[in-house]
Amino acid sequence: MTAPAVSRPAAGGTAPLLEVRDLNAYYGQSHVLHGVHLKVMPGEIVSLIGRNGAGKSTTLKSIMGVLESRTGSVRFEGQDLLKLSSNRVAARGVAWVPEERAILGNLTVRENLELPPLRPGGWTTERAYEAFPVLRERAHHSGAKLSGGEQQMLAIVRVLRSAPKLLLLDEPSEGLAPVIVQRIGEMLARLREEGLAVILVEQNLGFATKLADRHYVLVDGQVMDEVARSEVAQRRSALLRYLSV
Ligand SMILES: Nc1ncnc2c1ncn2[C@@H]1O[C@H](COP(=O)(O)OP(=O)(O)OP(=O)(O)O)[C@@H](O)[C@H]1O
Repeated sequence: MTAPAVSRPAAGGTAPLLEVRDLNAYYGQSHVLHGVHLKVMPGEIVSLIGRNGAGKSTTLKSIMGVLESRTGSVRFEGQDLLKLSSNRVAARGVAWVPEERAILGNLTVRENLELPPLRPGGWTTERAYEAFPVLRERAHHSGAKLSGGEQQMLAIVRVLRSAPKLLLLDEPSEGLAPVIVQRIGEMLARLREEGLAVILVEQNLGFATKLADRHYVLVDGQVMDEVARSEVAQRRSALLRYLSV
């Protein structure tokens, strides 16, 4: 089946915000994604789960355009992202928080927060401080001196300045204390209520299943399974098997 030129709502439904079809991605000669398909509806949190090396981060990089060697189709609000540079993808409303939490270690928390241009509807510094008061307390500390949890909070709220419609989060819970993971989860749930859609790459099944509306299981660069929130309880052992090494 060929992809339509512009995504249309299914009868009686809403059009996907993001629709990925037959996505293949390459690092040089190495073929890493093999026909990935997924979709994200507006205001939906979707998780990508799978073992190390399954291709989760590569899927986010391919959507964002930081990995350019790709074929297939990535449509965002009906527009093909594969032709756009990562800056243009960002300007259309996609924000990416990489696993390494791209904050600037030599700048203070406030400087980190104020560097990205504030777009209409984006998070002001004050709103960031209200969501995570610890960032106000650390306003004049350099990014490098923050704990892992504080860095993750900062990395997320600073991309919200651009008022994205879709947030790509790469393992936000990795290495963080449970209480911080919970705060981040609560913030993401609130953002969903405001209409933000999220693709959450996770190995922490507990965090992913608490938060996400649907789960895609990646195995060797392919989507092997899709599990809705309502199916998680009965399919938990299958999900755990997919993640076990
Ligand atoms: N820069 C790179 N150059 C070459 N191969 C890469 C590069 N980055 C990742 N890979 C390979 O691509 C495959 C998918 O990696 P990817 O990082 O997307 O996996 P992942 O599911 O996100 O797992 P992890 O949690 O370990 O990051 C792996 O085989 C990995 O070794």
